[in-house]
Amino acid sequence: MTATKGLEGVVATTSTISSIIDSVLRYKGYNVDDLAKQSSFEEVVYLLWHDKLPCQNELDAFKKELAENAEVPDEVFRQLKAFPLNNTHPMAVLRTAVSTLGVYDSEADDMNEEANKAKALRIQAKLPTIAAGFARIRAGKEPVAPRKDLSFAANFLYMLNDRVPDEIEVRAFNKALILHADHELNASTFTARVCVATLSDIYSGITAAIGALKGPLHGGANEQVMKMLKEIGSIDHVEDYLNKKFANKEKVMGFGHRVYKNGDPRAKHLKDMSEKLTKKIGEPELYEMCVKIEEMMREEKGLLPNVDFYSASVYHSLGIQHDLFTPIFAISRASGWLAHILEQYSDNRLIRPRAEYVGPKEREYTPIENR
Ligand SMILES: CC(=O)SCCNC(=O)CCNC(=O)[C@H](O)C(C)(C)COP(=O)(O)OP(=O)(O)OC[C@H]1O[C@@H](n2cnc3c(N)ncnc32)[C@H](O)[C@@H]1OP(=O)(O)O
Ligand SMILES: O=C([O-])CC(=O)C(=O)O
Repeated sequence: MTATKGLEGVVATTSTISSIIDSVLRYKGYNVDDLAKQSSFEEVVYLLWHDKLPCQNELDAFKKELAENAEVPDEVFRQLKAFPLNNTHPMAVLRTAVSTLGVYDSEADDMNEEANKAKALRIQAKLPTIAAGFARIRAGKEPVAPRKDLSFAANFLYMLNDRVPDEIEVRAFNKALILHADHELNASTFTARVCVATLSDIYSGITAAIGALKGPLHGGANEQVMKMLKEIGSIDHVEDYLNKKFANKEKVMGFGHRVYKNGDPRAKHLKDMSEKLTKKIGEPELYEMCVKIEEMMREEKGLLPNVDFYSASVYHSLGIQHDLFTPIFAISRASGWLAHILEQYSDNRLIRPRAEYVGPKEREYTPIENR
């Protein structure tokens, strides 16, 4: 038995949800480029969960169901209000709140397929309400109740800012949600599948996945990108900053990918949005800095931006606080996690690989008085 560090190249399951072949990302066979340009996030979630794009009636009914399930039990917000508000990361809050949702769901342990599908919808619907609600609570404000007449993307921005967003903001946010929705067997999705393959409940699976997404090598990178851009401060400082990083052999967040070696197909959409939105808010230099970083990373390291690099300046331009970037990723990726969890349940086998033992060989036990 020989271990492969980080399981690189190991094929751990079959799946019908998304594919990455020759650097083309497809959800259920549809190119993500087409979905990003033409569809809504709700359509994409429907696709991931139902194997087909919805017709208008199906989409209307699905949107209605999501909107009707967006409110969260009072107990959840009561718990959030009791957290240390100034130094709790919103990803920790989201992770804990999903676990709490499970406590208040009387069907949490019902493993019937229909019950699990209904829970998937409830979780997807409630995540934005929790993330936006926490952002308001820590600012000393009351959460804004979700509206039934707004799209999923618009509703999140509305609950966050207590203002109905404009069309440009909604379109950009909707596209970002689509681009992050699923990505084959990434670390957090794998985590979710490992968890539920023990036949644990769906809330445990999503709680575990949020924990895995939080790390800076995965979803947490988008917040770190913004931190880096703030630290650099101006385009004139990019060169010095990166040269120091290279000299210290430090990683630059938002670059590199385990699967894409010739570029992440989602990055071009986010780059385009970043250019437009940074101009809209009067901060074009932020985009110019990103382009300069991209050029240097390509020349010096041969590394290209991943989905987290340009999404940072996109979310910043939408007025979103920087530590909410990864929770937003979680809200979108939950659609993929839930699709994978349902797929895992449908043909389950415990996931239990082996470890290559490299510790000490056989040793004689020494009684404590002789050590
Ligand atoms: C949604 C997502 O999860 S996308 C990824 C988000 N994460 C980031 O942006 C964090 C920065 N990037 C990284 O850490 C990595 O590229 C990962 C985690 C995404 C992929 O990791 P792996 O496939 O394990 O590659 P690994 O970390 O082994 O890197 C291979 C080599 O490239 C270098 N490298 C990889 N990414 C970077 C980077 N962002 N900056 C500088 N060097 C890098 C490594 O230092 C390593 O060099 P070495 O062989 O000289 O030691
Ligand atoms: O697939 C991965 O390794 C990381 C990920 O989640 C993504 O790129 O969306």
